Amino acid sequence: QTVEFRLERMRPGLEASEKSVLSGALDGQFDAVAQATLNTLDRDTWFRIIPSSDWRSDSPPVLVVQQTRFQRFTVFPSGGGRPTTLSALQADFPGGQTRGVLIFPLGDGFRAGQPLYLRARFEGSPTLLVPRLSITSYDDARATAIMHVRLSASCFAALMALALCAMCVWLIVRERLFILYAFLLGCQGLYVTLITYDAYALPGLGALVRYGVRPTFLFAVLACIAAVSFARIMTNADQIAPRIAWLFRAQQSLFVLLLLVMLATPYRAIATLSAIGNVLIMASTMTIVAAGVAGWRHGSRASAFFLLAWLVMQGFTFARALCETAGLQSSNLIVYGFPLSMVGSGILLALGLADRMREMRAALRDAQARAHTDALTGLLNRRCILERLDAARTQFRDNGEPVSVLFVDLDHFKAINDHHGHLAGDACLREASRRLLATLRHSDAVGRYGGEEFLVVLQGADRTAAAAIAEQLRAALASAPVQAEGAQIDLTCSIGVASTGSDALSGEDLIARADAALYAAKRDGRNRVALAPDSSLVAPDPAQNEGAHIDRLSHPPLCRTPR
Ligand SMILES: Nc1nc2c(ncn2[C@@H]2O[C@H](COP(=O)(O)OP(=O)(O)OP(=O)(O)O)[C@@H](O)[C@H]2O)c(=O)[nH]1
Repeated sequence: QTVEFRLERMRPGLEASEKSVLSGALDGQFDAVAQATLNTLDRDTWFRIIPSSDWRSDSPPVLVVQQTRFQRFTVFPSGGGRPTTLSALQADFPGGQTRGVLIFPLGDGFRAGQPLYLRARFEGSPTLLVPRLSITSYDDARATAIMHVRLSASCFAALMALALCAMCVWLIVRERLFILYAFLLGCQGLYVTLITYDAYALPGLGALVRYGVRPTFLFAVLACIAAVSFARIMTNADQIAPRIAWLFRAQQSLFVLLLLVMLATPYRAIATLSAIGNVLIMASTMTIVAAGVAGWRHGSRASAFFLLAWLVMQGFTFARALCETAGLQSSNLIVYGFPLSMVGSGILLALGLADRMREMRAALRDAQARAHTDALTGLLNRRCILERLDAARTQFRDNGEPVSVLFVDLDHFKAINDHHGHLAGDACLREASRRLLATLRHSDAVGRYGGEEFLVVLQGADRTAAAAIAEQLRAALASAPVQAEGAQIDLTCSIGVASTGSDALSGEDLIARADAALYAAKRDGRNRVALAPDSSLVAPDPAQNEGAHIDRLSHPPLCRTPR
């Protein structure tokens, strides 16, 4: 059973003794007031509560007070029953109850119109948040209290679990965002249980009661500092929106300043600082939303997740801060929606974090690919093709699989550059690479060795097979003119071939032999393939191989002179 009642409040500024109020002598000094419009309370406020119907339930009636903040309440039941005093922050709070829902027994019952009195006193600074009162049965009040504890405990547990997971990930990957996330959710978890007062029932946290409201503000401001840093990194504000990043830095400094002032300020001034903190939270919310939108418009999906998460949570934070600043009473939805929204946004943030990791991994893959390839042609770069040659040489050593190296050099490339320009030269290099790749098998490796020189590593190809492939490559390059910069450019190349014989040549020896063969091909008129002698028959000194030992494979017509 819940009973409607008329709420009256004693006019401010009256000094009244307990005896005179309870005797009813000052009843004329009370004015009716609506709960929803109750604003800032005085340091010592008397209320007169007049039930509009008799109490009929078997369960005894109680007065329930929620959202109490720093007030100490004393309830004087009608008919002179024993008064009860409770404060959510009292050190000796009775066991088996939650500080979030204060329950005051009202004796065995009451009749309609029989008043009871409630006195609210502040121990610290006055508050803007006013208590919510209701008269109900003890059973219903217990049910409300259990719901309160369940909600706040599950929000705390969920936030702490997310924070713990992020911390574990951070221990492995050492990515700053994870530790910021863990810190943010840890602070939010503690803040949520502090505002619902259930933190004091947790092992080790009971002692915080001694510091009054300070720990609540401390964790709120720490969470704000973490949130602003997290937002800056997550939305990549430093790169995409330097002005927003600057605003984040300024807000971060202001939060740190607020924290320091708060720790050093006397208790009474904390309400003012809390109001300043609320204004700062609203400003940072707007900045965070602006950064999220900017990141999102830059195509970052992580920023979109982040924006969504923040809108959910900050929507409630904003509403709560607005209610407090305007002295409005927060509804049940705002009170309990707030911790729940923190959990929801924690999950969305985790998704955003995962997406951010995906973006970073893609960027890493891209960087790795760029580290392995030549930027102009997309072929393997020099370091990489030499590594492939090493790997092929190991295969040769281990299983005797032959390895051949083709040294490909474009003919008269300087003349192409001089006649058609550097851009046309680049286009020829790209087209030559494309033709090489198109002619080779997937298992063959081709890389850009230097300016207009390419190295092909053929694993499993002996001297004869390599010579045939080299001839195919030569023919492919010369097959059709290259269209570049509005000109048709005839392209030819010379190729030197060196293969492993029965003895194990080093990679450098193979390249040196292929280079020597290439030199011979150039000297013999270009646009041709020349083979280095069988390594088992000749000393691996290229100078000695010059001339007589080089096998001329074919003598196609001399290259067409580039236009
Ligand atoms: N366009 C362009 N030219 C390049 C690049 N790298 C090197 N070169 C040019 O390639 C030319 C190579 O010239 P040379 O070494 O004299 O060789 P060549 O003119 O091809 O003569 P032969 O090899 O004897 O047939 C030089 O003019 C370099 O400037 C590049 O990335 N792009």
